[in-house]
Amino acid sequence: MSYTNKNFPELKNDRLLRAALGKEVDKVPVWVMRQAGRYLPEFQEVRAKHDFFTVCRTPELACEVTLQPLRRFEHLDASIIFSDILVIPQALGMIVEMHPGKGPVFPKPLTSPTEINQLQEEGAVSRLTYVGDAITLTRHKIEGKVPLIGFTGAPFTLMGYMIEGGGSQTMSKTKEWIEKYPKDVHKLLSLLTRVIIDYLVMQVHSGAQLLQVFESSADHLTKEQFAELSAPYLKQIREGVRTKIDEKNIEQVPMTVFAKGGGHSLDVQAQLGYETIGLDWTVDPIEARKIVGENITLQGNLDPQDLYKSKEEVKDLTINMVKKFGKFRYIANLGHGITPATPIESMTAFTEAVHEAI
Ligand SMILES: Cc1c2[nH]c(c1CCC(=O)O)Cc1[nH]c(c(CCC(=O)O)c1C)Cc1[nH]c(c(CCC(=O)O)c1C)Cc1[nH]c(c(C)c1CCC(=O)O)C2
Repeated sequence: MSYTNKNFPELKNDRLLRAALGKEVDKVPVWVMRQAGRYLPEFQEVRAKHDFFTVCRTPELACEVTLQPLRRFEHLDASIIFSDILVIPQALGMIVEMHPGKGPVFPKPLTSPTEINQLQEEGAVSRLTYVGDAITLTRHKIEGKVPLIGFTGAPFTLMGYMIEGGGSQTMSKTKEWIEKYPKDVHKLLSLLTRVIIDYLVMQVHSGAQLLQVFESSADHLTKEQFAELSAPYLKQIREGVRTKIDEKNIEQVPMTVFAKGGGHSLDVQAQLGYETIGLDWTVDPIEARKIVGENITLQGNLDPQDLYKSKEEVKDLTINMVKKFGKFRYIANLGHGITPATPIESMTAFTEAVHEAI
């Protein structure tokens, strides 16, 4: 298989891209964060045979897992490339392991600001070529059925994992760095921003048709901290990607920012230049629309926990949500990733209800 052939099959379902760009749609587009994941037995089967990061690094496996939800759920309007936000710290030279039942673990997290100098920024994106290859292969195999989304973690979220050494309830070490070493924190956020921009441009060059930036740890930030530690870098990323895509003479793609727990800063998010803002389930759709105005698409935001309710309840809640958002500039999704014990029937009920709602 050649990863250089960018002559992709024609896109047949462009609802997602139309909604992201504020064009009219026949139905509300729907996809689900973590739609390729452990709630699917066919995903578990692949994972039983291969380590998590081996799946990420093997284009054929990443492609297979990306396509799995599309085979099962006929209503899905997008796919998202199978990978992880933590491939960036790996490309910078850090070790990241995925421990079953525990999540990501960094055996050697950053313990002092001097270690920032040991991160291997040079060549980092070239060590992520496998993600580009997975994207190119998937664009061919998907046969234009739906668009393919590329993604990255945002600088603050990645910095948190690199300092904490994994997921953290409190992010106390990161908060200590913010107080003790503010200059070094900004130096690290800037380094990550540069790598992220080139990484996203590489994804577009490889075939990604929309990009989502996950600021999953925004729930640890106050509005003031979001404005200082997250927003400026998110803005640099949006602007940097736009500029570099123009320089390369490739087609621009819409971008989504998803700041989980960032509902207090929707006004700030609306100024970052992203076409779409992802909302977690704590945000009221009508309030969000009032804050961001008419020129931005909203994405979200059913509580993933609602998928444990009966099929009828899932359907009612979904229809109710879609009606609140309306058909204009809206992409239906959950308010965070689907959880591993979610019944498959709920996913069917959710995606079906979105298309039937209005
Ligand atoms: C914070 C974060 C990570 N990874 C990601 C985020 C941002 C989104 C979010 O806030 O959830 C992003 C991510 N991770 C994964 C995707 C794949 C694409 C998709 O289907 O959405 C995406 C978009 C696969 C994955 N990434 C992970 C899994 C499950 C691990 C496994 O298969 O063993 C999958 C399918 C592991 C992972 N990776 C990460 C954590 C915290 C975990 C453990 C939590 C968990 O187990 O669900 C880091």
